Amino acid sequence: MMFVSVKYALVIVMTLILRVLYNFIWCYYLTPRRIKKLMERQGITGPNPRFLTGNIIDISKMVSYSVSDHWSSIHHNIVPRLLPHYVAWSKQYGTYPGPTFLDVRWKRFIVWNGTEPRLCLTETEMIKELLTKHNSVTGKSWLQQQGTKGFIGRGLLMANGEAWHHQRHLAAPAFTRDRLKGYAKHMVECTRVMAGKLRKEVKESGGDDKEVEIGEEMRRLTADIISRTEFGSSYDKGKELFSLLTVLQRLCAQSTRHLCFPGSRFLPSKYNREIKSLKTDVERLLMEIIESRKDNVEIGRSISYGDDLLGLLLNQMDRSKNNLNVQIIMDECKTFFFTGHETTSLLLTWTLMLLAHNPTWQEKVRREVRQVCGQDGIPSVEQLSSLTSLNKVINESLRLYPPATLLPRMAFEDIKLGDLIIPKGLSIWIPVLAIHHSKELWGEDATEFNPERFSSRNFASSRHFMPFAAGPRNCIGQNFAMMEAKLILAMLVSKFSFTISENYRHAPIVVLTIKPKYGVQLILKPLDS
Ligand code: HEM
Repeated sequence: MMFVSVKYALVIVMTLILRVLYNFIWCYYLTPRRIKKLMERQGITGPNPRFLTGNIIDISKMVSYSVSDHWSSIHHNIVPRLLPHYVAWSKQYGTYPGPTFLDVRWKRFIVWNGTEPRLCLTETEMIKELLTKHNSVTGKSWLQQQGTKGFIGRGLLMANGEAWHHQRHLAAPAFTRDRLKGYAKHMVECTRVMAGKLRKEVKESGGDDKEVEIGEEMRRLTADIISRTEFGSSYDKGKELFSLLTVLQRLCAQSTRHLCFPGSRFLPSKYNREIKSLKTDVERLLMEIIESRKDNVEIGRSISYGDDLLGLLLNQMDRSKNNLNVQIIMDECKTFFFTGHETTSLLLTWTLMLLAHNPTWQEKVRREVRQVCGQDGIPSVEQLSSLTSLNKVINESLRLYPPATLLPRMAFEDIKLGDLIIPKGLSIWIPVLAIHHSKELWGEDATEFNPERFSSRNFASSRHFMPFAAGPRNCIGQNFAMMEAKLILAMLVSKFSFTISENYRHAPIVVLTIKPKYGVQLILKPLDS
């Protein structure tokens, strides 16, 4: 009897081991191999992947070499510096001649992020089709979700399918025109405080101008704004949360290196332990905020959960008669911090650098702001659409330095895209930065600062310009970000003049987003002192 049950136990254990082994081989060998063969048959190849790490090591070596130093002058030809692998491999593998002599397939090649194959695609007509027509059968890959799991979890940015649809529907009311108007007062107030502080610092320095690292100032300002708009009534706790989230975000940016080996997320490594401990602290703080709002409603002290972003999400959840899924709300709060804070701060930092480097445009924008908004330079929401030069400058900044350099989409079904069959399981990577700098699309001056190119309305909305992605899954906070950027820049440009400090070293790098490696040092001079 005893012998029989041991035998059964052994059979069960063996079956389980075989099953795990089969899944492992299926996921990490058979599926990628099948995709590779299918793409090769369509004429698309790429650099040879290494076992388990794919091309990650090659990419990281090329990038570390190209960004190892700063440039001696300011220019914007940043693709060879930030995407050297794209430049090399699109030349080497991307110009496969199509079925006819004239039909040349440009810049398509496959790279391997560990065991995940990724098709690099730059043809904007096909990209548009992918992001609009195929939105429901594409989404974020498992590897991407794992990389950000400890940080933003199942929030909107990483959700797929029905869950994404539901969450997008819940979050949309937080970004209506009326809501945005409500956030504008926080944006103006925070900028006024920051401008006052900068003015005081210049005065205390004893001179009539002062060097400021504007990147740090913009980071603080946008963190302040998102804290107020997201957690308005719990602002102090919001601030504490942000410092923890910043560290968590930095750690998650290194996930490709730490999680490319199968099963590495289960290991008790220092990396995994740090993420777990920070995540626990962040969620404890968020939980305290949420619980206190729920208590206030339950005991009748408030009639709603509040009119900041968190309050709106809680109200929406309540109204949709869904069980209040607190984990989703927490993931959404973290998502809004991640997506809404750093991107905007970088947009502001690069735009101020560009304005400081191009005094003619700086003066043009200043004149326009004073003409439209008066001497104090504080625009009303209604006046923002009249700031056309400022709008062109912001667009040109988003074109040259798009905070999100890559757009990833994985196919969950086989898709017919243009002349290609995209097999289920293949990720498509859209190199936004390379598209924004393409001379074929933008002309010979593609790498130069020329806001006038956005004079024609069609150009601004052209399919070659995608800083906020496109289609139903575009950036939900696009209008929030543009309003914030215009308000802040209009206020700063009318209160200070900016020049580039001799200490500034032009060295863009990519750590999830495009950042200035050594910050942006500007000389600030208050204008009416
Ligand atoms: C200059 C500023 C910004 C830029 C350049 C930007 C860019 C983008 C891009 C490219 C995406 C698509 C990402 C992808 O699908 O992989 C995206 C998505 C998203 N953005 Fe933004 N964003 C900015 C500001 C904001 C702000 C201020 C918020 C919120 C307050 C926000 C919230 C989101 C969210 C929640 C998503 C996910 C949408 C979805 O998947 O349905 N973003 N953003």
